[in-house]
Amino acid sequence: MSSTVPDLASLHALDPAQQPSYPDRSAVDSAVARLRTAPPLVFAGECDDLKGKIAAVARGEAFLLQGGDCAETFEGVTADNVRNKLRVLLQMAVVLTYAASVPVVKVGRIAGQYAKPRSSDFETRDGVTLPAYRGDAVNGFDFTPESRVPDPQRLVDVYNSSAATLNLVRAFVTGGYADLRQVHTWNTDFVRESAVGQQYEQMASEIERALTFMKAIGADPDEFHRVDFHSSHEALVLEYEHALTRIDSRTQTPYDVSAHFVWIGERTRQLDGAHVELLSHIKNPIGVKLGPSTTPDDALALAAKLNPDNEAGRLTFITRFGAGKIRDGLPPLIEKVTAEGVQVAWICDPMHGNTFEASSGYKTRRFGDVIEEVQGFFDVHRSLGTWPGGLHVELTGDDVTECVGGGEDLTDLDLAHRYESVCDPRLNRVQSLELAFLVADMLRQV
Ligand SMILES: O=C[C@H](O)[C@H](O)COP(=O)(O)O
Ligand SMILES: C=C(OP(=O)(O)O)C(=O)O
Ligand SMILES: [Mn+2]
Repeated sequence: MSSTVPDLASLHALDPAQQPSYPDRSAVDSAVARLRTAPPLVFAGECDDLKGKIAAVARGEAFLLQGGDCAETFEGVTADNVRNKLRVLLQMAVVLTYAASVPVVKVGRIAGQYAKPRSSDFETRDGVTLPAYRGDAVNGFDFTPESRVPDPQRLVDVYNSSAATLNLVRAFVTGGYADLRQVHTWNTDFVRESAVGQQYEQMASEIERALTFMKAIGADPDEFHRVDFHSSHEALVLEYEHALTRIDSRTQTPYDVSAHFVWIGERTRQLDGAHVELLSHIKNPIGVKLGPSTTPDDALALAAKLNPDNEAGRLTFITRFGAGKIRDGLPPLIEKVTAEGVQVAWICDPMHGNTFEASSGYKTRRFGDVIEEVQGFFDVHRSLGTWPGGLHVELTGDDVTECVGGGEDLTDLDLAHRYESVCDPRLNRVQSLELAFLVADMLRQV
C-alpha cells in the first residue's frame, strides 16, 4: 500500500461507474474544497480498532452485525430516527451475543450512507422520464426535473448530516443509553404482545438477573455500560471519499475519515476501476460486495489488490447471491480463497439478491427468502469448515411495511401502509429482531 493517493482527475480517467453527472464543474470544485478542510468524522485509530475486531471475525472468534438504511436521508437526521435504528441494532446484538455466546462487532450503515448506485440512469412515471434518484448525496427524491439535477453542495450536506448523526450515536453509546442495564428499556414502547417482543423480554430478564449477580459479587466492568459502535457506508461518490481521505499523522498513511468502514458495491467493484483503486490506498477496514457473477479468480484478484499484505481484518467479502443461488455460488469462492490462504471475513448480505417488485408496484423482499439465504450461508460454511462471519442487513427501527412475511405476516397489500424507504425495502423492528433470534439459533449450531 502506498501513501500517495491518486488525484481525483486520475480516478476519473478510469471512467468510474455510477457517478453523478454534475452540470457545473466549478460548483463541484468549491464543494470539494470545502470538504478537504473539514475535520475528520472518525479517527484513524478508531478504524484500526475496528480492523482488529474484524480480524477476530476473520479468525472465527467474533460475529459482525452490520445494518441500517439502504439510503439515509437528510430529513431522517432526527433524534428519534437515529435512536430507533441504534436501538434495534443494540437489541439484535444483545440477542446474538447472549443467545449464541459470541462477541458481536457492531457496525451501522449509518452516518454517511447517502449515495446510491442504480440499475437505470432514468426513472419513468406516467410517461415522464427523469434522471434516477441517486441518494440525497446526489439529487432530490422528488420527481421533478429541478430536484433530480445532481447538486455538489449536497456532498457538504452529507458531511454535516453524518457529523450530526455520528455525534448523536457517540452520545448514545457512551452516555448511558447502551448500558446493558437498559436491556429492558430498549423494549418498552415495543410490541411486547408480539411473539418476538416476548421472547426478547424473557431474555432481557435473564440478562438482568445475570447482571445483578455480577454486581453482587463485585464485578461491574466498563463493557456493561457502553458499547463500541462503528459507522460505515458504500464508498461511491469519488469527490466525497477522496476529499475525506487524509494522511494520518501517526503513521503517515491515508485513511478515509468519512467512516470507520467503507465498502465497494457490486456495481463498482471492477478490478481496474476507480473505486478499487482509491480504496486500495486507504488503510481502513474495507468491504467488497460479491454477487452471483463473481468468479473465484475475481475474488482472489480483488484480495490481492485490496489487501496485498494479507492482513486479517482489512478485507471483508460481503456476499449477496440471493436465496436461490447461494448454495451453489458461494462454495467455489470460499474454497479457492481458503485454499490460497487469503485472510478475509465472510459476511452475508441476504437483502440485495432477493429484491423483487410486488404486484402492488412496491420494491420488496420476502422475509422467508432473507432467512433462506442466511441459512444457505451458514450451511455452506459449515460444510466447508469455515466461519460464517456476519450479517449485513437493511433495516430500520420503525414499524414500516416494506418487506413481506415475518411473524406479522405482512402481505403485498400491507406494503402501502407504511412504505417509507427512498430506495430498497428494509426489515422493520419486529422482522429485524426475529432475524436476530433465528441467526442466534444458526450460530449455536456452528
Ligand atoms: O441498494 C441499492 C439498490 O439495490 C440499488 O440502488 C439498485 O436499485 P435499483 O435497481 O432500484 O436501481
Ligand atoms: C447497493 C447496495 O448493494 P449492492 O452493491 O450489493 O447491490 C446496497 O448495499 O445498498
Ligand atoms: Mn440497498
